[in-house]
Amino acid sequence: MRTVLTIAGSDSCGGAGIQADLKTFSALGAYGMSVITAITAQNTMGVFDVRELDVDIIKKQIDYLYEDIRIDAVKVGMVSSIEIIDVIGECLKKNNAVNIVVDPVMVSKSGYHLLREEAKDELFKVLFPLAEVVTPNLFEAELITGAKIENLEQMKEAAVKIHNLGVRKVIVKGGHLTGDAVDVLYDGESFEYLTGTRIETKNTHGTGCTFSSAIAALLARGYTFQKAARLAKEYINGAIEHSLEIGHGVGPTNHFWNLFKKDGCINEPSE
Ligand SMILES: Nc1ncnc2c1ncn2[C@@H]1O[C@H](COP(=O)(O)OP(=O)(O)O)[C@@H](O)[C@H]1O
Ligand SMILES: Cc1ncc(COP(=O)(O)OP(=O)(O)O)c(N)n1
Repeated sequence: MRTVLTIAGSDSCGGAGIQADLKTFSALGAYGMSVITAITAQNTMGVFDVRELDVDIIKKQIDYLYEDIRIDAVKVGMVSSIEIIDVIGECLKKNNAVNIVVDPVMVSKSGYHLLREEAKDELFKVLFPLAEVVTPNLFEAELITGAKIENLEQMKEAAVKIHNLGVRKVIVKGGHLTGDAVDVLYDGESFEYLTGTRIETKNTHGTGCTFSSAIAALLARGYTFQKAARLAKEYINGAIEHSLEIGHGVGPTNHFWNLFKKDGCINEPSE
């Protein structure tokens, strides 16, 4: 069985963060493990409070997993502070972690800051160079590059700038543009558009977490990067199309709408 680790924050309503990641791993036939960085008090209407975990327990969670288990891919989500970023960086390097997907979670859809302002540069400096891919949404790509993004051309320019920070591959997600939901993938040589029809729904809680953890699960299962990205895009599309009307706000993506069987392999656990 291929294994995937998520290092991220807990979302009490289960739509984003660690909970979304673990559901995605299961639905894609990989064995999921988690290292919790912070606990959020959150529901479909917003994030209301956060407690960061202390770095010592974060370090122990990571190190004891690597001491015992082969880990085929890692997804990194909410990392909150400079100290947490540094300890994650140290542990991933020390343990020779592979297939690292960094989702640079900064602000929730409801506007709550999940990354401290002063920790932004540390995230770029410490975790970006370790990543196989970084997956910013439009707002995050704007914060990273300092440039406004309003169309595909500007998404491509942002992808190049982010690649130039020392990132191997970049996917700038277009979920927050109007029109079709097109993401721009750049690997340092060429661009690829990951295309999806925009689904008219308010229930998009956890889309970014679901997408990045799908890429990690598929990398763990041995897909090439390009194939993993394309299949992850199909997966998130289905998960949004069948998203759930739970709660009074922005409902979550649905991982079990129809066990995803693309290529006849997904959801059949790998050897
Ligand atoms: N309404 C939608 N219809 C189809 N795809 C969407 C929609 N909203 C987001 N996506 C896709 O979901 C993935 C996550 O993107 P996005 O929502 O922008 O991330 P985040 O949750 O980090 O803001 C991307 O592949 C994006 O294109
Ligand atoms: C604990 C936690 N981590 C990440 C997020 C952000 O999730 P994301 O999928 O990027 O988008 P929204 O859920 O904010 O729509 C979160 N909310 N909580």
